[in-house]
Amino acid sequence: MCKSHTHHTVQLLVSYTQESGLHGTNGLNLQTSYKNLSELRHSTAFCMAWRFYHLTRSKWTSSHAFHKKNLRNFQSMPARTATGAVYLILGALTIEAEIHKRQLSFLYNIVSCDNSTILDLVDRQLIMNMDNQQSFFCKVAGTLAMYDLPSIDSLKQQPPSKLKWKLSVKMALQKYWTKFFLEEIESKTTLVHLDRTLLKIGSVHPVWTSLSSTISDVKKGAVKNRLLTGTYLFESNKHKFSGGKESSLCRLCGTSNEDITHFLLLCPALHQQRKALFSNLKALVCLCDIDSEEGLKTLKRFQTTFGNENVMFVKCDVTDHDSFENVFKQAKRKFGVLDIVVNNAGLLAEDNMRKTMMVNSIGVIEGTQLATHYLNKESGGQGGVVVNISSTAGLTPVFYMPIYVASKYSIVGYTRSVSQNPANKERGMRYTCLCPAFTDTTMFDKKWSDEGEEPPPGFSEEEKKGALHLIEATGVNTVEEVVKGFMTLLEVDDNNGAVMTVTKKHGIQYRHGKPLSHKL
Ligand SMILES: NC(=O)c1ccc[n+]([C@@H]2O[C@H](COP(=O)([O-])OP(=O)(O)OC[C@H]3O[C@@H](n4cnc5c(N)ncnc54)[C@H](O)[C@@H]3O)[C@@H](O)[C@H]2O)c1
Ligand SMILES: CCCCC[C@H](O)/C=C/C=C\C/C=C\C/C=C\CCCC(=O)O
Repeated sequence: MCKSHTHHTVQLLVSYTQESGLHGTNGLNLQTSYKNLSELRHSTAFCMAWRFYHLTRSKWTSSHAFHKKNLRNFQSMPARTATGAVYLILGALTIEAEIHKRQLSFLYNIVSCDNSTILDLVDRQLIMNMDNQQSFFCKVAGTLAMYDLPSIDSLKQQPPSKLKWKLSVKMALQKYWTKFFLEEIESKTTLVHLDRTLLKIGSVHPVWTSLSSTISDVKKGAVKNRLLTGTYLFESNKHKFSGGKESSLCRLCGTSNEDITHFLLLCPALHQQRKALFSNLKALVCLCDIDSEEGLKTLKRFQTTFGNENVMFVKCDVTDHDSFENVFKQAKRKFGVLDIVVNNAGLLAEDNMRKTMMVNSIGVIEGTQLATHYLNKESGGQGGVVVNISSTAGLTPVFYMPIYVASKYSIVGYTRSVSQNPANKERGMRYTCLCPAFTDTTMFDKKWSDEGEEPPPGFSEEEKKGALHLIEATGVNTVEEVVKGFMTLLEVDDNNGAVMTVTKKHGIQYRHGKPLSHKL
């Protein structure tokens, strides 16, 4: 076959496959589409011819680009998808590897034949032509070395069976290219959610094999694939990139902006799918409180729902270092590893300035320091997140509860400062602060729901009226609304330093601009 013929076949191949688009929409499943590409008579002829030629860099580049484009088209991946993901998700070989495979098969056929004239010619080539970069034998010697395969000489002396040779070549190529692309994708931040253990050249990723070839399944696969490869465009991003022309509303539920948190955790339209997926996940929880009666009641409730072994309670006073550290020790002993700490203990006692500051401020600082010690990668932990519970009263003055306000302001400043420690990245730590407005909990109803009751300690009748007025004006969060904010803080892993408010009128909002960002 001459070079011009080869170029012609390449053109044919391009027109054959270029419009193939998303598999399934053209009646073919993914495997058939891919098989058609790699086994097309033209493709084979193309590789067969090119295994002899010395390819210039520009020919290599264009053949790579051409092959990658087809693989991308089959998987409906956008052009910005990382090369490693295009190959590994389909388990496909590069065009270079396809050519090497044919080179090595051709080499085997000549060195294992019993025609003495051919074998003599091989010997002559090995003596005369090994320095000639353009010679087939020089090139194939390089290919053997590249894949850690036996040299031409040892192959000649002890040729394995054809089957064994084919298998060795296949394994060597798969190993080499899997390692090559895994190294490449390691540096891509868009691919952090891609499970490396499922990526292997020669095997198709479950995102494709778990689907049927119906058009709707294939389209679902395309969305999953884009989520996996960080190339899915959420409506909120479309909104941003279009300068506000496109809506940011989720098309599935139509009620909230669509971003990754909404899609994975919150969208009501995906609740059923999420339930099925999350039912196997379990959280191990250690509750602690100074009030052991209430603590044990909560423990019982949690054990009934989540299983006896998954929950524990330790009585503790957060103002006492040893008592507080004991919680960390006990939880570590029972669960092995700690990854989330919520500093939630708090009280409203305007008549007791020292107690308020000890619990609301010092207790939270102590809890953050203990968390840093017990979770930190540098001291034997696996890293994690600290959520400190402040209040909207930690962001705005309230004249009738200045001590509570002082204690809650201190938490915001403290958390933001700790979050800026440059060592956090190495330690795998992030620190966040949740600031709910009035919320329907025992703290709230004990003191404020019954207008006939005495004002809470430290409040005059006048001040209580003022507070009730503010409560009426701003509204009262449900616990579920605050939990939604709390879960967002936990799940969004680049929100180190975030200060989030949850209010009845405005829902979840970040304060103080974009948090200092780093991923765990
Ligand atoms: N309810 C609201 O309107 C509201 C609004 C914003 C912020 N917050 C904050 O949310 C957090 C939780 O409050 P809540 O509303 O659930 O009230 P809550 O009274 O139900 O919970 C506070 C818990 O802290 C415990 N506690 C108090 N002192 C302690 C100590 N020394 N050691 C250990 N535990 C101690 C209490 O026993 C209680 O169980 C508090 O920090 C509070 O300031 C509450
Ligand atoms: C009432 C008993 C418990 C109160 C604890 C809580 O932490 C206290 C909060 C006190 C005041 C909140 C201060 C101001 C409210 C400001 C904004 C909230 C609503 C904003 C909005 O509606 O936009």
